[in-house]
Amino acid sequence: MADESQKWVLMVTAQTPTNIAVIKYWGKRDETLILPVNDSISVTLDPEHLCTTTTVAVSPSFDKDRMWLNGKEISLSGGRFQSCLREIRCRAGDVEDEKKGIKIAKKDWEKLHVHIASYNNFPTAAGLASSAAGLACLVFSLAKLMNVKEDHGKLSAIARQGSGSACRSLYGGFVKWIMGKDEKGSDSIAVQLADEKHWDDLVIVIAVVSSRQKETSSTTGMRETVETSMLLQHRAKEVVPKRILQMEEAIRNRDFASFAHLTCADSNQFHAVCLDTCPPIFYMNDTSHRIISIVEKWNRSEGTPQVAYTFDAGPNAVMIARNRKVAGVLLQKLLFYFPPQPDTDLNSYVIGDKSILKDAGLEGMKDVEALPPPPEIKDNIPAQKYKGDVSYFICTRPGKGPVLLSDESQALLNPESGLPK
Ligand SMILES: Nc1ncnc2c1ncn2[C@@H]1O[C@H](COP(=O)(O)OP(=O)(O)OP(=O)(O)O)[C@@H](O)[C@H]1O
Ligand SMILES: C[C@@](O)(CCOP(=O)(O)OP(=O)(O)O)CC(=O)O
Repeated sequence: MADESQKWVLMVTAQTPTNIAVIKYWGKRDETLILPVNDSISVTLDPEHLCTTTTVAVSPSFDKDRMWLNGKEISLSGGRFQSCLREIRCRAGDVEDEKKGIKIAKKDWEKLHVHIASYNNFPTAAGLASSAAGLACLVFSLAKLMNVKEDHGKLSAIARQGSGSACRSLYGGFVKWIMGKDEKGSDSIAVQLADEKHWDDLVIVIAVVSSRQKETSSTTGMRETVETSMLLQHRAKEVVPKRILQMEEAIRNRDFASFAHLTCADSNQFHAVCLDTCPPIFYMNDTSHRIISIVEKWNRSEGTPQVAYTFDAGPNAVMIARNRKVAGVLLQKLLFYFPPQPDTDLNSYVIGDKSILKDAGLEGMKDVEALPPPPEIKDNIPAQKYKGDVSYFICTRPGKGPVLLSDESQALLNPESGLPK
């Protein structure tokens, strides 16, 4: 290792996506190792719209491990951060940066400290899977910095110990987290079912219903469910194994009808299991329920599903449309029922891939105000509007897995001091 007096800093920056489960993970059989009671399947969301960027740095001048999340220093003393750091450190390899004249031997990593800075380009702890993108990015970037030679499957098993759903963010496209059988969790890993190009017609619209921090965290919620819900046992043993096979087939065949049926049914069963918990857990609110009704009514009127919906541990709706045209119609319906507060401009109310708005003829608030009521409302009662009940919408699509950012200007830490920029 370089002499202590040398003040070099070596850094790596990576970007990692979030993911949305279409067959949900809910319930652990081992709390520390984070081993689930069932397999789960997710779609990785395009990092262009939702992602975590993390810079990790090492220097002999750092006297302890430190982390900054969205610009604020946070403690790394939690068991989950410690598990990830320990598992990555013990697999570290020799590192050489010829240009900077830095040489780190495998054995030196035990004594060296790291600085970590991470930024989520979307709300943290608001039910948009920040922990999934965040912990996957932490593990991925540390593995690159420390020249860990493990494949993505092994890295997923480490990210899993940071947050269960994080293991699925190590891949793009469609991902399965295999629950595994091993008591130590070596076979509880994520695998890619298909990459993001396999089914690139799909468009994802997220209704951010509330970006306030939620009352019951996923970790606490699922612990209480495991302790008290009989329905969870039935779900894990009888329902999910069959659904996993059906979902894999639906993805393989790009069979949207089956994909949508399974996605909606599994989201609804997850929330039923939450209600079956003692005391019951409510993650969805009235707005979430309204969105379900809008999509269900529309799907029924078309005779075949156009849009799938799914809700994680919060009220935000994630809707998956079969193609761009359908996504445009979906946005028209959503904007009809949930127009923004006065003085909100459409550009900040619908973010992400705005080209869908344009294709649907929605260029400004005038177009939103002129939207007719959806035709599936058959009764004579005028359709009610719920102005302001949705904070904003995000339009996105299935996306790629983690990538390294080689451009130093994208780093979150200063290359000389190793402190946040
Ligand atoms: N970029 C990040 N890097 C490291 N850790 C992160 C990052 N973002 C979030 N986290 C961790 O995840 C926690 C938030 O997780 P939590 O499960 O409460 O919310 P969420 O992941 O946004 O929602 P959900 O899991 O229900 O979709 C944060 O308090 C922090 O510990
Ligand atoms: C509802 C979910 O989003 C639950 C995610 O739970 P977390 O992965 O956040 O929980 P921990 O493993 O305790 O960190 C469903 C899913 O993503 O599969």
